[in-house]
Amino acid sequence: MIGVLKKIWHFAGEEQGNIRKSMILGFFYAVFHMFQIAAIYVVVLALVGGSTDPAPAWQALGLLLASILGRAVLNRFSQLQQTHAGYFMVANKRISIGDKLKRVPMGYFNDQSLGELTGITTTVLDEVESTGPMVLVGILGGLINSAVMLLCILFWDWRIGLLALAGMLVYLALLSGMEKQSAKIAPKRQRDEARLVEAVLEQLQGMSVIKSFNLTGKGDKRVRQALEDSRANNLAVEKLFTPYIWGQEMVLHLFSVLILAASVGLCLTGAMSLANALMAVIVSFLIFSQIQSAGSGVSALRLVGSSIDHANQVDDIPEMDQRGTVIRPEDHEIVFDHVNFSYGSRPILKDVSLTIPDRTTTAIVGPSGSGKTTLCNLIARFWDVDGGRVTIGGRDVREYTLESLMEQVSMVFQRVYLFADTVENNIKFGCPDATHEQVVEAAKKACCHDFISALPDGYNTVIGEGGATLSGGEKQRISIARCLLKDAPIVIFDEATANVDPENEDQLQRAMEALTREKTVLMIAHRLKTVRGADQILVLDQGSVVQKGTHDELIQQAGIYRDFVSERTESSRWTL
Ligand SMILES: Nc1ncnc2c1ncn2[C@@H]1O[C@H](COP(=O)(O)OP(=O)(O)OP(=O)(O)O)[C@@H](O)[C@H]1O
Repeated sequence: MIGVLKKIWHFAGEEQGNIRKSMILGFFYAVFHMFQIAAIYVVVLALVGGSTDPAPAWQALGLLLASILGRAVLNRFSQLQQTHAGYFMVANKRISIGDKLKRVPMGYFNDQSLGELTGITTTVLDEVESTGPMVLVGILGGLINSAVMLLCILFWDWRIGLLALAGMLVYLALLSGMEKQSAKIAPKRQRDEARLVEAVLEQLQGMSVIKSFNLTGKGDKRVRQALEDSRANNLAVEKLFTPYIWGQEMVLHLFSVLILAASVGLCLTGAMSLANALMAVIVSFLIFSQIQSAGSGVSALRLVGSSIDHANQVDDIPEMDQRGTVIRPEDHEIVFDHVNFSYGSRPILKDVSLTIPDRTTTAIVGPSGSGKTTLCNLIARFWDVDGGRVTIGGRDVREYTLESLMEQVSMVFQRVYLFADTVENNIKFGCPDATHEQVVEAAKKACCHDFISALPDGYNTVIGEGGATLSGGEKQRISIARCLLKDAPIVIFDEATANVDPENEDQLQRAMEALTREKTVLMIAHRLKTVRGADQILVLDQGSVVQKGTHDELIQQAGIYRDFVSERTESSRWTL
């Protein structure tokens, strides 16, 4: 139990101060709670002494009022500190996860890790936020306050004190048993909750496929199973805890009755004054309130502990080596020098050597799965090579800081991601200090100014999340405008394969020309027009460069390129 408490304390980080404050406030809360006992004591003493003086009644009233007011104020501030601590300790963790993910290779990100990360940043951390500080303050505060109360009672009457101590020890023994049981079940409950989030996320992401195959109602099998597991787990937790909670209640009631019986017995035998006996009877109902507050925290302790363990798993994701220096190369020639690369144990690029000269355009063509995207991603160091090296301007990409490397490279992906923000902010994404005029200029060059101006709020129109309110061609031109504004010397372009209507295609072509002018360009090309215009064409097959040259050179040779050209000519009837 101490280990888990330490874990929560450590997780609280900078918020430890607020938790400490909340505990101190909780201590004074317990002191004000004891004012009630003092008030009763004053009245009992007066009654037993047969006094008719109203002063004790006023004193008791004063003590009761102070107790009520003091507790109300302290409780409010203690809760505020806890809420503040819970919110910020989790917010700090969420920010640190975001920072960590920027240093993780792109290979980590797949549907499974997305579900896992969503689960961690939502439900798992929500649990820590709502219960972490409460559990810590409840348990530690409850134990400290019980110890103080017990000491006071021992000094007041050691016999009643010993009975209270025995009651607390039996209660703590039961609590420890429950805590051990909870340790067994908590990690499984945690995993099942995360699995539920993953299943729901997958369901939402795949909704269009589910609908198109008319599987609504059937496609949610995994969600139903996850819901069922979650239900079964929560029920198991309740079943497991119920006997312990019942046992704990019984123990406290039993010892309250024992204290009551002992004080009556001691009074009858003359070993205790009537006033003290009456007090002991009353105290027997209040004595265990603080230890109960500690106990209620213990049932959630392991769940919070395993939530923290789960969230901390993000720290173990391997990072890319970050010991780079800021490099701004003179030229931007890209060289692959005997590069080998695998996804896990599956080799993808095999001994690839090539040169993309400064300020030239290189087109990569090749069958699906041949490694074109992988090759491009190695330049931006989305992954590290397994063998050989990739250099920009003569320097290994691993020598660059991630920031200085990304300053050199702009990437236009086939699947453009736009944020749920204004069009202007989406264009300014890589260049937040750009003026409105610069944004408009970039948009004009990328042939998107006209359609942006026609949107309801022009450049201030908020794009639906993922760019859902724009067409594919529009989204791609906005991403080109984004890159134009960034003005990086290297442009990597994954040409859209989807059919683009002739007007759109023309505009895209012009936007691309504006983006790639005077740049070192590497383009995954699907259209013959683009390929033909390249200074160099690389043909990739099964992870190796099998042909290299200009269009006129390669068209003369039998091979993949000539097949590619004739396929494209036939299917699209484009003239070369
Ligand atoms: N993140 C990944 N993890 C594991 N394997 C991957 C990953 N990304 C791609 N692959 C595999 O690596 C191989 C090369 O993929 P890559 O995307 O580089 O090919 P490509 O030539 O760009 O294909 P396409 O033209 O279809 O986009 C494929 O077999 C693919 O399944």
